[in-house]
Amino acid sequence: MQPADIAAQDRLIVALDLPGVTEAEAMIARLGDSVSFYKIGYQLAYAGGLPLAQQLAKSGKKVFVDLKLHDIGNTVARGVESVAKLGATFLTVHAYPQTMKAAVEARAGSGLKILAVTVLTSYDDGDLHAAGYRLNVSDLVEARAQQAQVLGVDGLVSSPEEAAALRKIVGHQMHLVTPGIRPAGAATGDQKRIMTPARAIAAGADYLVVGRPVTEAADPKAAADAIQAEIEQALA
Ligand SMILES: O=C(O)c1cc(=O)[nH]c(=O)n1[C@@H]1O[C@H](COP(=O)(O)O)[C@@H](O)[C@H]1O
Repeated sequence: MQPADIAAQDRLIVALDLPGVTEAEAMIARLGDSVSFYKIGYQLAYAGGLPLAQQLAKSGKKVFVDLKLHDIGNTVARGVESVAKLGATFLTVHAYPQTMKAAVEARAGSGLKILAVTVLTSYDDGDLHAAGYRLNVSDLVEARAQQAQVLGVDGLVSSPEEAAALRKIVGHQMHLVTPGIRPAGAATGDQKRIMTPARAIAAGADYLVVGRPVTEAADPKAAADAIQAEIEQALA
């Protein structure tokens, strides 16, 4: 799918990083028609969130299952097959060649798309060096993007800071999904590589993943609407 084909409203993915299904359902009800794409990650998935993912997909919402898989190939493949049955649109794996290869093979024939997480948005060069890497963030993101493209991965997760460079490498063949989104004035929290929604879209991001700036806002629907308006303006 080319970026131009993505409905503007689907470009905002709200991360349901909430303690349980009750809280998630309340948030989904509050957000109503403002949000069409939800992400279910560690916190909610381990608290009964996977049946909710299936239910949301059946109800017509799009779902991103963010499990950031990374294990031996066989285990990754079997996990991907299970997630494919939920009706989700996206599933994350870490961008290691064995892991990406197993995930891509296992999703064949399903509607599930595999996203490779390049370098987490909470990492800077110092964090990478502390973890034993010699490359800096931008070089490792680009190297992993090239490997992901060769392996047939459907999309990349990176900071919007890398989006323009990644677009040059992968063209429009891969989805660029960017967390690390902070509307002007929003608290940074533990994110280190951040951009506003408008700048992320201008840099070439297809999808923006936003958690706390929406879910912890006094009025989550107003916060989501403001981000949607910023996205639409940036696309115009
Ligand atoms: O895979 C992700 O979605 C992800 C990758 C990454 O590099 N950084 C990152 O923040 N995320 C997720 O994106 C969401 C960002 O949440 P906020 O920082 O609250 O907006 C969280 O659910 C993270 O798990």
